[in-house]
Amino acid sequence: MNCQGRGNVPKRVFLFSGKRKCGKDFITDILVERLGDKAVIVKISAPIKSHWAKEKGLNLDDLMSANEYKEKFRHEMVVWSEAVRDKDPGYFCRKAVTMNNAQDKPIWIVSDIRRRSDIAWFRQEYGNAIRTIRVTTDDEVRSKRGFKFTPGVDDKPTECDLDEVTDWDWTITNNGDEEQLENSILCLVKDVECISNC
Ligand SMILES: Nc1ncnc2c1ncn2[C@@H]1O[C@H](COP(=O)(O)OP(=O)(O)OP(=O)(O)O)[C@@H](O)[C@H]1O
Repeated sequence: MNCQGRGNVPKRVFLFSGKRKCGKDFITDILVERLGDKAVIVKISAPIKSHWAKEKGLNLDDLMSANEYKEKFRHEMVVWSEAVRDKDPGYFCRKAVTMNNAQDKPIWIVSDIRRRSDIAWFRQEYGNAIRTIRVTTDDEVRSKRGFKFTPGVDDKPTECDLDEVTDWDWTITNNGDEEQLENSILCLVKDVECISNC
């Protein structure tokens, strides 16, 4: 199978978004495993956290993982990254693509889209390859997964900018129903099979 685009342009770019603890990492980890070698996860937070880890002498793996450690620094990181984004909306998107060596793979899974400007940047760069996915999870379930409303984080644009967007290509409900999630993941796998076979 050859589904690499010309000049290392990706064939498909899945843009995942959703509120904190909705399960973006959980779902994108499953998807990348299903898709195998041809897919790569791109995290916009990676260049932000890498910069922050160096700056503060922190452990990058801990900062990237889904544990409480990252919550301690979230607010400060948000403030700094927003200032950078204001000057250059595509800055972290570009860095994230190169940092993850995404150019080598035809299918990209961006696991942490937070801003309309992130979506606009990917659309501008990769046009028809873009598909947007919103993960929705009930507040009660998110709380059980560790979500606690944090003023200054959860009421700011990094967490709310996409709340008003409705024209997602797919919406995935992730309240813990395994069969429902499996069906959603299958849709995305089939989409990739379809473009790969074209
Ligand atoms: N369908 C599911 N079944 C079981 N556990 C789940 C499911 N979805 C998510 N989780 C668990 O809930 C927690 C939060 O999920 P995850 O880290 O993927 O959320 P997130 O949206 O990436 O969060 P954040 O925005 O804070 O990075 C994790 O411990 C994850 O394993």
